[in-house]
Amino acid sequence: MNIRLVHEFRFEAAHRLPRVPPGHKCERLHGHSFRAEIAIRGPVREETGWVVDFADLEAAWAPLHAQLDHNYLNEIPGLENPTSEILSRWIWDRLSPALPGLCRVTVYETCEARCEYEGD
Ligand SMILES: Nc1nc2c(c(=O)[nH]1)N=C([C@H](O)[C@H](O)COP(=O)(O)OP(=O)(O)OP(=O)(O)O)CN2
Ligand SMILES: [Zn+2]
Repeated sequence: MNIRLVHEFRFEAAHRLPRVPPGHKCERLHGHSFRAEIAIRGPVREETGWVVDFADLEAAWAPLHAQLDHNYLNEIPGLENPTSEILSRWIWDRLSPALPGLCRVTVYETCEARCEYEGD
């Protein structure tokens, strides 16, 4: 039986988007309560009854939280232009070595808008 396991993480951060057209509101410094959903796909293990311990996802996320939370994203290497698209790939690149079966990273900047990255 294959299952998709999803864990949500939250962080508060400031950013600005330096490449938007002149006059765009997102050129100005502002902040979001970001949400990141991490999805893992894999078989449910006979011995444990789970795909992976949620605690393993939390452990993999912890160093990213330390980098992102209450920080200015534009100052983080790789996030000089911190759109949701670039942030989702940035998260993927850092989680995928530790999380076999990682199949989707979803970043919500707001309640209405999200970006889904599946690693291509
Ligand atoms: N494709 C993308 N478009 C936008 C991104 C992005 O990362 N990728 N980011 C932004 C801004 O960061 C902005 O803060 C979010 O904008 P918006 O969705 O307009 O959010 P608001 O809460 O300000 O929406 P209102 O409906 O205007 O209240 C913009 N676009
Ligand atoms: Zn924004």
